[in-house]
Amino acid sequence: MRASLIQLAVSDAEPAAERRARAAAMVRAQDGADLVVLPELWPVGGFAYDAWPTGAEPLDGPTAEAMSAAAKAVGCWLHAGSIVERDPDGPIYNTSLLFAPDGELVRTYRKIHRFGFDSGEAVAMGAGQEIVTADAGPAVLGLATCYDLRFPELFRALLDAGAELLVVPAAWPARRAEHWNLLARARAVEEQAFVLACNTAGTHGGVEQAGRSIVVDPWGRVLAEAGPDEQVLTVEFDPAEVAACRADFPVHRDRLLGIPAPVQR
Ligand SMILES: O=C(O)CCC(=O)C(=O)O
Repeated sequence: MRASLIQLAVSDAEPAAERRARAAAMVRAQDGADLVVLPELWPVGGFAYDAWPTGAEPLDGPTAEAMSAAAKAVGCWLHAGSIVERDPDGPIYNTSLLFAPDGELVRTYRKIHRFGFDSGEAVAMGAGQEIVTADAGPAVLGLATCYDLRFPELFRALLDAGAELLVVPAAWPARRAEHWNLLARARAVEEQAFVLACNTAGTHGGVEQAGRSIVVDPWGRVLAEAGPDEQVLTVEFDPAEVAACRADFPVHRDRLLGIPAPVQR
């Protein structure tokens, strides 16, 4: 399986329509890829809060339209990162879009853990409520977004739902780049799954992005890692290694599903 992670540079200076056209061209250039991944909130900027109200779009808006056509042109699965989703009946959401090779939008995932504590996404957006997986041919994908990476219980739920490739688009700041790398490897080891974590490059909303997109195998080995700037990270791997790793080192068999209550002292 060949995957390309498009570590797009996202700046406030570039209009969303131009970035959309640029991203679509980059996806279309990934001839031969089985899976292409874009980062979180790349049309507007994950920290460009002021751009969210005007940049919000429906699930059949301009980003979905451009990404559907690009997936179909390449004939690949496309995790198109996330958009600010405008739900006519509710709040805005940080919503990831997954397209099948025929261009059909087959899954959406609304980010469950909103980042910002008492500001930004945590107050401006609604929280997703659903665990999302997708059978994408050679592997089952599990969807998570950026800050979700800090919550192992979500990844354990994705494991229980059958996930083998954990796909994590992000807008992760440079300031916490070490956490990004460590957590991506930790989630791969814990779930004995591939982790494909695609970050943004550049600076938007005054926040410098880490880049350093990363692909980790089920043994925790880093298969590929990007630098801080815009680049496409391409990697080939065999999804069957997930089952092989789980059979060879069957840690999940020893899970204590009824964790004992803490002892009162
Ligand atoms: O958890 C972090 O350090 C960064 C999270 C983040 O930037 C996000 O979820 O948008």
